[in-house]
Amino acid sequence: MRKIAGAAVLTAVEMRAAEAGAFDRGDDAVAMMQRAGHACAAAVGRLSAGAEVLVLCGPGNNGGDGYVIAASLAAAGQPVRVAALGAPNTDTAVQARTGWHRPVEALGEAFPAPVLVDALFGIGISCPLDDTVVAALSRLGEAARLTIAVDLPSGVDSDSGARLGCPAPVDLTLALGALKPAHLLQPAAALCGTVRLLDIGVDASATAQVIGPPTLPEPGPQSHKFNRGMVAVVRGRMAGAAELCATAAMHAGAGYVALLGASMPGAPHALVRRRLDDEALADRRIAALVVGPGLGRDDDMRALVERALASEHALVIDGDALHLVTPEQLRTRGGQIILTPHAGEFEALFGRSDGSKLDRARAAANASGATVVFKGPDTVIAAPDGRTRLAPAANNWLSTAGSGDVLAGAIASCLAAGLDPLAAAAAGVWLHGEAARRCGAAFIADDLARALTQARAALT
Ligand SMILES: NC(=O)C1=CN([C@@H]2O[C@H](COP(=O)(O)OP(=O)(O)OC[C@H]3O[C@@H](n4cnc5c(N)ncnc54)[C@H](OP(=O)(O)O)[C@@H]3O)[C@@H](O)[C@H]2O)[C@@H](O)CC1
Ligand SMILES: [K+]
Repeated sequence: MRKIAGAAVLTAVEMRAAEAGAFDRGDDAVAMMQRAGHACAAAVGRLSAGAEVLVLCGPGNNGGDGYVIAASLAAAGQPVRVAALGAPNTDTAVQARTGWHRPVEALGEAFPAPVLVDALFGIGISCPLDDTVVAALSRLGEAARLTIAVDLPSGVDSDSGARLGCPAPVDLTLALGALKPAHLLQPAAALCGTVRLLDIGVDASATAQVIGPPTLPEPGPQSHKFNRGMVAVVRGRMAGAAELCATAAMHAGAGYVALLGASMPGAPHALVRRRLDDEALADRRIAALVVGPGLGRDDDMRALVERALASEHALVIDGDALHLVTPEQLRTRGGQIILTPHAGEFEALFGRSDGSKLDRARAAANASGATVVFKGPDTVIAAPDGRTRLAPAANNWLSTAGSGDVLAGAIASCLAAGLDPLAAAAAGVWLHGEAARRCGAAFIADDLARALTQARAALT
């Protein structure tokens, strides 16, 4: 059982292809299900500390895992019962059922136990849960003191994270072989509780990965303020947003940060205020230029965004500037561009769609040629070449004014340090999440920007 940082994230189709690859190399489905079930049983056995376990088994292979778990726990002397929703209907699950030699209760009549294992549905759920299943799951879940889902909480769509019916939240989800998008995308992610990954012998490489602690360049004897990475932030109509962004860039490790368009000195004193003119914009030392935080959306600001696009700098485009550009314009411009839209900004730039957040981020990166950080409680980062990173659950107190400005600054700092756009975006998201974790609760964006120093220090 391991933590999920850096783990591959596979869609249902990719997961089945990975399983098929293992079978082509001589593995077989029964052996794989035994490994999955025994790995789950070991975790359930440790966490239940001898308390009675009720395993709920569905008709497919998720249910097959459940029968293996129950048989394994029984063989270890643990009190365990099984309740099922119908008979198994795959060869592998039928085989697994033969290993369980005790009675099987009907799901609707099952008596609760202190530990509930949900092996009703995994990646194969194809339609919303029936109301009677929802009622049984919530009745048994509420009576248990520990609830554990096998692969996924039953009733979530593996690829999109959408609810299928009214699934119940669990305390722990044991992801089998690889993470699935639903472990990271809302609303499903919030139902998963803690997510841990179990190895089942599948080679789960993928273009999508969970963000983990980044590797960032450390200053050395040759370092000076400019080669550490210079960030410039364009100040717009609301000065505070650009100041927060610039402050965040400094605390995330940039060697030199300039606020373009500000003349009044003030704290932080390390922040350089410069006029916003052609000379300042053309400064070849700028390694990342941020435009958008607190910008405004009038014609003057549109012209300013066009001047930023006309520069040769690597760009982070955030906030209002996302309303003043088009995907075609970005694609034509080329160069390194990172976009950091929240849901509203994303829709303004790329339009509405019923697709999953993962698919929408990938399509947006493809359309714009930029790296897209589709931020929110389930941030997805997509590069134009298809590589994708998903953020693990972060501190919900991040839903505060200025949080996005801080994120743009953190990402710009990592971009200026020389990381490629995907790595810079992922590193910025990680630093932002780690700073929020360290802040605890009820923090404001100013605290968050300062806490980036401790988040950055945690990596050294
Ligand atoms: N290959 C392997 O050996 C390995 C597989 N592994 C495990 O297998 C899981 C995937 O198994 P799976 O593909 O059988 O799908 P699963 O999630 O059990 O559900 C499908 C069944 O549910 C039914 N059904 C669907 N929706 C329904 C609804 N709303 N209400 C009622 N019924 C509904 C559906 O019926 P159908 O749609 O076909 O009519 C079908 O019978 C995966 O998550 C992992 O746990 C791992 O152990 C690794 C090794
Ligand atoms: K399940």
